[in-house]
Amino acid sequence: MISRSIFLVGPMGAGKSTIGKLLAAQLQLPFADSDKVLEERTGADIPWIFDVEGEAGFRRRESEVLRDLCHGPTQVIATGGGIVLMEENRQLLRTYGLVVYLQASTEQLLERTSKNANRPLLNVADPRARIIELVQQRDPLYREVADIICDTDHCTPKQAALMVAERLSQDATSQ
Ligand SMILES: Nc1ncnc2c1ncn2[C@@H]1O[C@H](COP(=O)(O)OP(=O)(O)O)[C@@H](O)[C@H]1O
Ligand SMILES: O=C(O)C1=C[C@@H](OP(=O)(O)O)[C@@H](O)[C@H](O)C1
Ligand SMILES: [Mg+2]
Repeated sequence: MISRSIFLVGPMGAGKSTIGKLLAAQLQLPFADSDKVLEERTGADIPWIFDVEGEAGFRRRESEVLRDLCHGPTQVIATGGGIVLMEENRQLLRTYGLVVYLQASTEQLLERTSKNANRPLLNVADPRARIIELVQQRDPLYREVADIICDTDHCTPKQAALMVAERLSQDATSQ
C-alpha cells in the first residue's frame, strides 16, 4: 500500500510524464503532471508563459501548483525538470512525497527532447551543451530530495515504470 504521493523528478526527457502515467495505472493511483496542471490553470502553454512572464513567472506558478498538489490526494505526480530549483519546493517534496529521481544519459535526453519544441530552455543553438549544463547544476538538487534513483537509459517506458514500482515496493518508507 502506498500512503504518500510519489513525485517523479529529473531532467527534461528523463521520462517523468510518460513513466508517471504508466506507474499510476500500475499502482492504481491518480496521475497528475505539474506542467499540465499549470497550463490548465493559466489557460496558456509553457512557451507562452516563458515568453510573457519569463522563467521567474513560470517558477512562481510552478511553486503554487506544487503546493496544491502536495495538499491533494495520494497520487503519482510528474514534475517539471526545474521543480528542484527553489528551496521551498525541495522542502515540500521531502515533506509530502516519496521522490523518485529518473536519470538518463545526455544522448538519451537529447534524443527524447528533440521530438518537440515545447521546452523553452532547450530552444537554443546548442541544446546538448544546455542539457549538460542543466544536469550539472541540478543533479545535486535532485539527489538532495530523492528517496530512489532509477536509470531509464536502457529500458522502454513500460519497463521503467515496472522498475520504479519494484523499487518502491522494496522501499520501506513508501509503505
Ligand atoms: N525510457 C524511455 N525510453 C524511450 N523513450 C522514452 C523513455 N521515456 C520517455 N521517452 C520518450 O521521451 C519523450 C520525452 O518524455 P517525457 O515523459 O515527456 O519526459 P519528461 O517529462 O521527463 O520531460 C517522449 O516522447 C517519451 O515517449
Ligand atoms: O527543466 C525545466 O526547467 C523545465 C522542464 C519542463 O518539464 P519536463 O521536465 O517535463 O520537460 C517544463 O517544466 C519547463 O519547460 C521547464
Ligand atoms: Mg514532463
